[in-house]
Amino acid sequence: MSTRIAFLKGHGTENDFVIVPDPENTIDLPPAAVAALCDRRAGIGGDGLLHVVRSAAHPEAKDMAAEAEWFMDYRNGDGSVAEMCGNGVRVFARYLQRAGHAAEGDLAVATRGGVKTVHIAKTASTSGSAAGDVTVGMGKALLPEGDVTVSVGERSWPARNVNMGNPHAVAFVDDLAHAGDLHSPPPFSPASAYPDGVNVEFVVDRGPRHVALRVHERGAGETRSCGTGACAVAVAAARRDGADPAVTGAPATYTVDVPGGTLVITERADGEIEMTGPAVIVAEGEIDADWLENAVR
Ligand SMILES: N[C@@H](CCC[C@H](N)C(=O)O)C(=O)O
Repeated sequence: MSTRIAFLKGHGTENDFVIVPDPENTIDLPPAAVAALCDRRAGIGGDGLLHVVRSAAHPEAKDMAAEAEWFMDYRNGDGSVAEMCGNGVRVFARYLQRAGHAAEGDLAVATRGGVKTVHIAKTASTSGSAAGDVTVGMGKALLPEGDVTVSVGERSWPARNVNMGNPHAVAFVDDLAHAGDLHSPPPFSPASAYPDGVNVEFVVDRGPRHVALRVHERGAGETRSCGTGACAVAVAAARRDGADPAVTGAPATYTVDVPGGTLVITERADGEIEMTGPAVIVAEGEIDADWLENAVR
């Protein structure tokens, strides 16, 4: 009888994740194992993987243990490591609530992008799977200087470089269909703008302070949502619209439609950004450890 590894599956606006609880950090998850688990045909399937580890048990998070008990060791679906995942951290909080490690209200979560404060809204459900809202304080955006151009086929657009802990290029377009097939990374220039690759958001207007996006996620392809991407888009839109909170002194709230739902983003005058949206656990089960070992060979 082979060993079993517990997992759950969850999503936030259809950005979906394999969740592997591993409080003491004993499960080896090399990139090939993550890619096998996130494979939609031969594995469980997901845009990324949330490895749930106690901060004190992870070398990258030890220093945050006093502030946040749990560390989101986030991996992209191709097995690469990313600094931050906005939807991931909301789903991570939902998992902690379901597992009894957290209650409704505020919770600190350690990430590679620093400690984030998450707020789990009160819902009627006690199972932890209800699609209630989870809000995360995403910190401040950085806006590196310099022109960036993103291309798809014959078309190209100027893009805003926004860093939400991870890198984004935000391009305002006339039609989301112009983004074409976003499975492969859209070419950008100059190459020096994103030495470690980039997440690319294509954005159209839907109304006042209301936009819609499609995204190519680094390490995952086109996804149905990207939380850091939605924040980057709200920040870029506020600068474009003359609504930069640092200039106006008033918060800017944008509704961001993604293919998998809607996120609401508020940037305050001090630059702090909050994102709210649903976070859902849909299933739990067991991974066959022999299968995983073979998949990695
Ligand atoms: N889906 C995420 C972003 C995940 C990381 C990204 N693909 C990267 O490599 O930076 C989100 O919700 O923010």
